[in-house]
Formats: sequence, C-alpha cells, structure tokens
Amino acid sequence: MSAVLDLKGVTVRRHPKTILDAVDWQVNEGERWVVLGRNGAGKTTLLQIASGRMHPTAGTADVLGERLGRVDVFELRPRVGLASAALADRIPADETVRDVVLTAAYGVTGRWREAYEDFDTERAGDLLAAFGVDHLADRTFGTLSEGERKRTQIARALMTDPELLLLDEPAAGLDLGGREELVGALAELAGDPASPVLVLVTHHVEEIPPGFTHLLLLKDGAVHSAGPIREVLTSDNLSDAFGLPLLVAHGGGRWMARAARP
Ligand SMILES: Nc1ncnc2c1ncn2[C@@H]1O[C@H](COP(=O)(O)OP(=O)(O)OP(=O)(O)O)[C@@H](O)[C@H]1O
Repeated sequence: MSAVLDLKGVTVRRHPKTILDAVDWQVNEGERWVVLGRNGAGKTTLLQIASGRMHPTAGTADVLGERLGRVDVFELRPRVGLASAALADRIPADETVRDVVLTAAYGVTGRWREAYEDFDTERAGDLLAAFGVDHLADRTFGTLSEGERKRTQIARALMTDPELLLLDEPAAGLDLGGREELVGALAELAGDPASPVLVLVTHHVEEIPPGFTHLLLLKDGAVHSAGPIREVLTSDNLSDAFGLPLLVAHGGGRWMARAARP
C-alpha cells in the first residue's frame, strides 16, 4: 500500500528565500501527525503542498498515491480536507452554519443554486453534531465565536469524507475553554479508526490532542526531526528547534513545555 503522503527532497523557493529545504516526510495510513515549529518555519507552506495547492520547486510530492505535477489537482483536492484561517476568511459572514458545511460537498464557500441531496444534508448535520455545533446550524457564520467557527471549519473539512485531513493551527485565537473543547473533539477524532489520516499544525505542545502518534519538527524550512511523538518530542529537540532552552513534560495524555531556568 502506498503512503498517504510521500515527500522526497521537497524544496520551495520564493526568491530570495528557500521556504522549504529538501524535506523528506512520509505519512502512512492510521497515523496522526503533529507539525511543530516556530513562526516562519514553513509549516503552512508544507500543508499547501500536502493539500495539492502548491507544487514544489524541486523534489517530488506524492499525495494519496498521486504525484503532484502529474495529477489533476481538482480531482485530488476533494480527497484532502483542509481547515485554515485563510480558507475561513473566504466564508461569507452571512452564510448559515449548516451551509458552511454543506457547500463543501461542491467545493464552494457560498450557497447559490446548488441542489443538495438529502444524504449531504444529513451528513452535514451529523458532522455539526460531532463537533457540538448542531444547535447553531441556522445561525450565520459571522455571528459565531472563534471556537464555534473553528469547530464548524473542521466539520466542513470533513464533509467530503477525505482520506487526509490537514488542520492549520485550529486552536489559534481560542480561550482556554475553547482550546480544551477543541482538543477534546480532536482527541475523539484521533481515536476513531474510521477517521482520515490527520496532520495538525501548531506552535504549542499544549494543543496536541491525546491520540496523536507522530511529530514532524521543522526548523528554518528543513526537517529537524521526525518520528513517533514520544521519541521526537524531547526537551533537547524542542530547545534546538525553537532556539531557546525548553523543558518538555508529558502527563495525562497531554504535553507541556516551558523555558528551562537555571
Ligand atoms: N510567497 C512567498 N514569498 C516569499 N516568502 C514567503 C512566501 N510565502 C511564505 N514566505 C515566507 O516563508 C516562511 C515560511 O512561511 P510559512 O507560512 O510556511 O511558515 P509557518 O511555519 O506556517 O509560519 P507561522 O507559524 O508564522 O504561521 C516565512 O518566513 C514567510 O514569510
């Protein structure tokens, strides 16, 4: 069986900068990955490649067994769910929450005259319920709190029943309660064998939900370290990748990091 993601020597250059530098990364069925790195490390660019929205300048990227550059990306993209702030900005504020999820079935962000199948409407309802926002289905997206928006976006990203789900900083801007609710929802998703392969980008180890299995640590566009999370998420690796002395702790299925003090 081929890998879900297979990146070899993936390099992205935007003159004069090398944003991704010879990244090798393989993601397999059943894995739940966290991508961690400081601001500007290349995390969002990596997700752009993984979602078929950007091609590498050099190297090869195979997504769901299809080589970028050879595959029709419009056929590939519905197989990959993506939730990001940039995509959320394109959702019209007056769209109902139900339609935000439903329109993903057609790959659009605003409802016009599409006729939806009962099956699609039912699935949208189920996904809203799974993320605890079904009671908001008739509200407009613009009236939601940040936490409710994030959960709606993830429900939307799952609407096409993707084989791979990419989440770019889903907890950014959430208060403590909102973060914990989201972490709980993502832990459930991670624990469900029927879920797609998951890749979660974050800056904060506290946002890693229980059930995530692997970690890719990026530094200056290159892979610092990658592998099973318990092996890679060490004080030494995190300190090196973030450029300051850090102490990492693990307890109750969660991770914590703080500055190491003499
Ligand atoms: N089109 C572009 N042209 C030039 N530089 C770019 C371009 N796109 C991204 N960059 C730069 O590449 C670097 C990596 O960007 P990217 O958004 O992938 O990082 P990130 O790890 O997601 O950052 P953050 O954590 O701040 O969101 C940044 O320094 C960014 O300014």
